[in-house]
Amino acid sequence: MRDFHPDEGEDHAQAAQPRIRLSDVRHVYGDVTAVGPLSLDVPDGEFLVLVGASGCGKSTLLRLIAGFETPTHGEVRVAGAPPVPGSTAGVVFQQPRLLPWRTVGGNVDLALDYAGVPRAQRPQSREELLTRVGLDRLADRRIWQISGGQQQRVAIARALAVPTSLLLLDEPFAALDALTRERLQDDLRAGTGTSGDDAARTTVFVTHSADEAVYLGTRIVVLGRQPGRIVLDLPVDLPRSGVDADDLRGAARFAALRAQVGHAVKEAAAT
Ligand SMILES: Nc1ncnc2c1ncn2[C@@H]1O[C@H](COP(=O)(O)OP(=O)(O)OP(=O)(O)O)[C@@H](O)[C@H]1O
Repeated sequence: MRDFHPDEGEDHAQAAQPRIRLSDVRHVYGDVTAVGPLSLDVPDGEFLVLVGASGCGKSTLLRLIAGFETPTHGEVRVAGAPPVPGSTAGVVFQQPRLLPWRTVGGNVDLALDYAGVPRAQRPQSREELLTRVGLDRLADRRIWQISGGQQQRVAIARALAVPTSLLLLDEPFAALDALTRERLQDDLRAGTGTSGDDAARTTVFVTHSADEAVYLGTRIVVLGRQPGRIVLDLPVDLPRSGVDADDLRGAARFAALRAQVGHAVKEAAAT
């Protein structure tokens, strides 16, 4: 079995203006400081994975980047501007937030409508999105007639409908069985951080799993215990294309990175 070494990794050059800039951000709920103070730049095209123990502020950070929350202190900028909820980023939550009485296609249509895609263009956009997540044959099914994994794919299609190159995913695969999770991870990895239309897509992905973080990320940030602060900022020097998934997961370098992330999470949780 071949292994992978740091010098085989892609060169993720820093763009002049980062897609996301967090400057001295702190967020407080009542008397709970959930995040920060924390500063972080995320360049275009990066697949950033946020890892950390429960309650360390990962979801809050994602909500700040999406514009669903305004920081108590400091500044959040996406492409140089304050984030606008609903249009700055496509967002996928832990539980898919779909309309169960609508069809799969109808749920995607709603996102396209919200994203301002003209009515005449929607059928084609809907088909393209559903084909991307492998659900084109289920467009007419109601949400309650499809599996949890398929529902999560609809949520991803909806997020991809937002005409932005920023995708925020909050533990999207946590509730899925291992097989479905691996399939969706493969889809996501293949569609980001590589080449073609998605080359510039920036992704922020929240997970508890060190394994998932190493498999998906081009960079991993481990957050310490509340209030969330960065305890490890790790570039992932694994190849993004042309490699068999099993070979990648079985590589010594993969295991070393996974151990490093797992150790940082445990240590942060214990202090
Ligand atoms: N709306 C809220 N009101 C008050 N406190 C909140 C609110 N949302 C989150 N918190 C608190 O802020 C802290 C960070 O929460 P957050 O959900 O961001 O953490 P997390 O790392 O995403 O957790 P998990 O991994 O369990 O999903 C926690 O102490 C949480 O209880």
